[in-house]
Amino acid sequence: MPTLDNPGVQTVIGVKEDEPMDSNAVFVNSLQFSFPGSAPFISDFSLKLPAGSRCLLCGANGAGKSTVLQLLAGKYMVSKDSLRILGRPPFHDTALTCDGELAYLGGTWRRDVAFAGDVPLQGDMSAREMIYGVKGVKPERRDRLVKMLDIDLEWNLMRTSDGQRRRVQIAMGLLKEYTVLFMDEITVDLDVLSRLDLLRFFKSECEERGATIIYATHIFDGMEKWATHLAYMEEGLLIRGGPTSEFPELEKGTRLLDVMEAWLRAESKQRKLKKKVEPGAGTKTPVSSPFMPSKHLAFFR
Ligand SMILES: Nc1ncnc2c1ncn2[C@@H]1O[C@H](COP(=O)(O)OP(=O)(O)OP(=O)(O)O)[C@@H](O)[C@H]1O
Repeated sequence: MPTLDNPGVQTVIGVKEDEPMDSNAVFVNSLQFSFPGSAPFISDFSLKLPAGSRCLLCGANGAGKSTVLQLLAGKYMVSKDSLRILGRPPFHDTALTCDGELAYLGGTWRRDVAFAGDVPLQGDMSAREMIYGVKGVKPERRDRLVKMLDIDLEWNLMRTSDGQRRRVQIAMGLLKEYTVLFMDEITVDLDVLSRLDLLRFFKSECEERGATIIYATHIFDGMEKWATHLAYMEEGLLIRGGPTSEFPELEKGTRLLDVMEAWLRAESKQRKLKKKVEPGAGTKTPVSSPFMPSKHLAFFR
């Protein structure tokens, strides 16, 4: 059980040998990944999330959150056995993303061309053209998103602020009723009301439709009650994870920001210690710690 006093201890929940891979919305089993020409980065990464979960993916800059989200979203080829989304391998089963069952909202965002999921957002277009250009969308869902994100359909995307363009990007990514959604920090540009409304919307998607969401973020304000699960990464490894109810400090009412600060400070201290003992230690080597077993499993119930 992870605690503030003993921050390296992880939740280890075994998976039964005969457990079917498709019984969870997200099932990752000992996932390995290296960038071409680089040392192994994601290592022994295991996680399972039941339908309806809202999991916060956390960790320091460079911990591997975006890489993991991209792997889960089928952007890189990995073994079919190590990764199943809705029981299907996301890289090999292209229908999963094409049909919109699996949605990915990444951080890519430029003024000339940006991306909403996999749909390029051209600069010189109105928000109306972009949003109404997506086919197969329920009109009431589209209207709800436009209203919630306070989008002016006449906005020209060349002449909007970063936050306004971001809102259009988010709306585009959410137009189709996904079953599983992976989001890389998408709320940084949003004002407080837009961010809170969006988080409330995501919560209702999970509670009313059984959608499953993994959200990588550094913004923890107000997230204590939002998340059902936490996953904390260090240098490509998932070292803490589980339902939020299994983290006693959150149950006691400690703010998530304070919990994160404690974990990040402990990690930073370990890294500095390791550098002192082994001056040549690279950043991609997992930090060794008496609290951190070599096999990093965090199977979520
Ligand atoms: N295409 C790539 N080729 C080689 N290394 C990469 C590539 N993309 C990312 N990396 C490396 O992988 C590591 C993890 O990056 P990643 O973007 O997944 O981290 P992150 O946890 O999302 O960080 P942040 O919080 O800063 O967004 C970093 O050390 C990064 O330099």
